[in-house]
Amino acid sequence: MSESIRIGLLSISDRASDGTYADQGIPALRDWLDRALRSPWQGVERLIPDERALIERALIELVEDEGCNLVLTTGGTGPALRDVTPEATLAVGDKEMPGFGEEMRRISLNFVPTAILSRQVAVIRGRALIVNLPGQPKSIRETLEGLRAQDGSVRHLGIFAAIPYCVDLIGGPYMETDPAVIDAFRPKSARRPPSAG
Ligand SMILES: Nc1ncnc2c1ncn2[C@@H]1O[C@H](COP(=O)(O)OP(=O)(O)OP(=O)(O)O)[C@@H](O)[C@H]1O
Ligand SMILES: Nc1nc2c(c(=O)[nH]1)N[C@H]1C(S)=C(S)[C@@H](COP(=O)(O)O)O[C@H]1N2
Repeated sequence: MSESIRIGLLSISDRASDGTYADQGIPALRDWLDRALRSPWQGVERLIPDERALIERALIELVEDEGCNLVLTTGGTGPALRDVTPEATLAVGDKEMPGFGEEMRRISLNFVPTAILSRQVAVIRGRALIVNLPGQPKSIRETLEGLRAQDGSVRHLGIFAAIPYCVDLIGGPYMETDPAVIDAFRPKSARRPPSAG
């Protein structure tokens, strides 16, 4: 049985956090991870407005106090004046991982021409990977899982395929995915036999 991973689910939205609309970010993250992960995980949730200091504090707490090895944020990546999630994420990171943002924008162009407006970034902080996703709730599945053809075959692989191996490399728990949802890739030397059940 794999060790459980703690995953931070951070929704950043002025209007969801003040109750103007119900937050759909955290439920969308949770639903997708429930479908995608075969190994045990625990979500640690936070809903906050688009305030840089609050975003930095939440990210630091999720990693340092809550022991998350992975944090997924949603919202605040666009060009609007209040969109500051990438700045806050870069400020708390030890290393930038530019491949995630580059690939998410490429994936998202399959869905919307405005994908280039998302400034999303990913960073490593200690033993945690922090990844920004856009705020549209549907973009969570689109970027994590990618795009399928009508027959269900994968046309553009989602970025989650690279996340379990990245978490291995920073010393986090070994994560297993359901290949029917997302086929996580690891080099042969890093693979373990699938755990039963
Ligand atoms: N947490 C959320 N829950 C539900 N819908 C959301 C959420 N965040 C964004 N959306 C939807 O996606 C759209 C684009 O997201 P974006 O992050 O640009 O929102 P925004 O215009 O900055 O507003 P806010 O920060 O108040 O959500 C929003 O207008 C809203 O319809
Ligand atoms: N996959 C996907 N990516 C997407 C979108 C989307 O609907 N699906 N919306 C885009 C739009 S319209 C914007 S403005 C940017 C930034 O969104 P954010 O400010 O909500 O993070 O994400 C972009 N990326």
